[in-house]
Amino acid sequence: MEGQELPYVLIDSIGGKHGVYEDHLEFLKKHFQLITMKEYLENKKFLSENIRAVYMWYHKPVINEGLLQSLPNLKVVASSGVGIDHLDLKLLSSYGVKVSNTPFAVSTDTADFGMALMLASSRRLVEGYQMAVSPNTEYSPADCLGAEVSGATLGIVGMGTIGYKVAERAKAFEMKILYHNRNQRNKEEESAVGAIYCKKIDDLLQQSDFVLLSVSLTPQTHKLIGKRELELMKPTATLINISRGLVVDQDALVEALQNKVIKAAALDVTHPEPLPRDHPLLNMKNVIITPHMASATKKTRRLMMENMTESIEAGLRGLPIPNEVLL
Ligand SMILES: O=CC(=O)O
Repeated sequence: MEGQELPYVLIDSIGGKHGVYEDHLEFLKKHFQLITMKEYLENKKFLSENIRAVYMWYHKPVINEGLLQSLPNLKVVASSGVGIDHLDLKLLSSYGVKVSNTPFAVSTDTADFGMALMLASSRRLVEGYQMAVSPNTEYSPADCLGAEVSGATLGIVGMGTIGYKVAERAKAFEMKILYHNRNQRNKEEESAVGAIYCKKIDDLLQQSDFVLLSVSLTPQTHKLIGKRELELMKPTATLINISRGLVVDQDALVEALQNKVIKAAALDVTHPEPLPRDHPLLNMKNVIITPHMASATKKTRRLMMENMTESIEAGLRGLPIPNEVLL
């Protein structure tokens, strides 16, 4: 956009735990006039007419009808990451606002992290670490016997871009790979990784040693894994969730873990995030929890930022928007 006034783009804030990263600012400021929510609220009269895009970094700023009404020239919302369950697409579309996300930027890291959770859980990495650093040195690997990942059966629920990358990695671990997709079977991808399609999720649940969730959260996948599904899993199986906490009925999961209906869980996502400090999932030896960090690498975050910039610029020029999320 050289030679022109840079477009006004709303962001939540800069720095801190939830703001736009400080080391992304130099790049962003070459493309946009960034306006924080605080600046917007202080100078609403002038800025509301001028803001043309929202750069939504990790779900912030929150976009509701009030905000949409106050931004009459808003054209694009670029959302970081792949999940768009925090956005009301119908509402945005009724205001003529287009939406983009960054699915390709996050897929490799998220798949790597799915493998990391599977390995850490099955090989009891956290327990082993705690043992190794504990004041009591009377420990032995015999107290940390795990289960093998290599050669085990992995069931991938939701073989989209991330699920497929998990399958590629699992192939290198010589795993037997099953997958279930609600709508779409992809025969080409399936044969490239040697995955077996399960039309019924029940078949996958019954056969897998590891069930990995990589579906988007939609009304159809809300609490997709509940009591019934957990009971179908093997008592030796582990549930790995790298999608959204609400894909699992969390109370049913707690019960299943307490009653040894399944062996373990490794969760990068929960509901809510973070969990209240007295939540039972935080005190179970057979549960690993991480703070929704599957795509958290410097390189990916930078790529996300660049992808979001491209989407906003294309949208403001009236060009096809890379990674546009269609209704
Ligand atoms: O959860 C992370 C994402 O949606 O990319």
